[in-house]
Amino acid sequence: MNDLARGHSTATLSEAAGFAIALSPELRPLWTGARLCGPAFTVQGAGGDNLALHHAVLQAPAGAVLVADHGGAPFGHWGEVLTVAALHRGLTGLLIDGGVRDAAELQELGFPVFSRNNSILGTRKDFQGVFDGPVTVGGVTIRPGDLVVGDIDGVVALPLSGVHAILDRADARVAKEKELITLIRQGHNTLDLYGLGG
Ligand SMILES: O=C([O-])CC(=O)C(=O)O
Ligand SMILES: [Mg+2]
Repeated sequence: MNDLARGHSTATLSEAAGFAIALSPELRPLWTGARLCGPAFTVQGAGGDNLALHHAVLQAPAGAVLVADHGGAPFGHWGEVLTVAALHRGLTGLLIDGGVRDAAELQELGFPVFSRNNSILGTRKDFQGVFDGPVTVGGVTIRPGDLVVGDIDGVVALPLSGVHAILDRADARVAKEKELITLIRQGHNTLDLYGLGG
């Protein structure tokens, strides 16, 4: 699998970063098993209006994850139609501070979407949107090209300049935890292993 985050979990990446890269835990996968991983194409939209997303699908490069700020608004800014359009353009997922709909269809299509809420309500189509600038999603500022990763635990955004160092530390962390788990299975306890004993 060509996973730009080397398959690491969001929890491992968050620990490996050593600084705050975790979005609010209120940003959740729309369907169980979704994994988001790709460079951000940023979208400043408006709450309750999804014209920006219709444009973004056409402007974003193949491979990109759309990262959209819609002010957290509980509307169905995205659904099956936009998902089919996004798949046709080779986009790899959506992260949106706002609502989406058609969860069952998106799961069937295998398109990963992480959102603040799941809402049936339809949207206006008036605001064209602003692209390729910093956006705030789940309380974190995300810039174009940042590596966005989402899984069952939540979402992290790795600043582009720090990606390699974070992934190398994540590799080391996973190797260390594998060793610890082997020792625990042999009967060692976590207080001793972590040096937490009195
Ligand atoms: O109203 C929209 O454009 C969003 C939507 O329902 C879809 O993508 O299926
Ligand atoms: Mg629809």
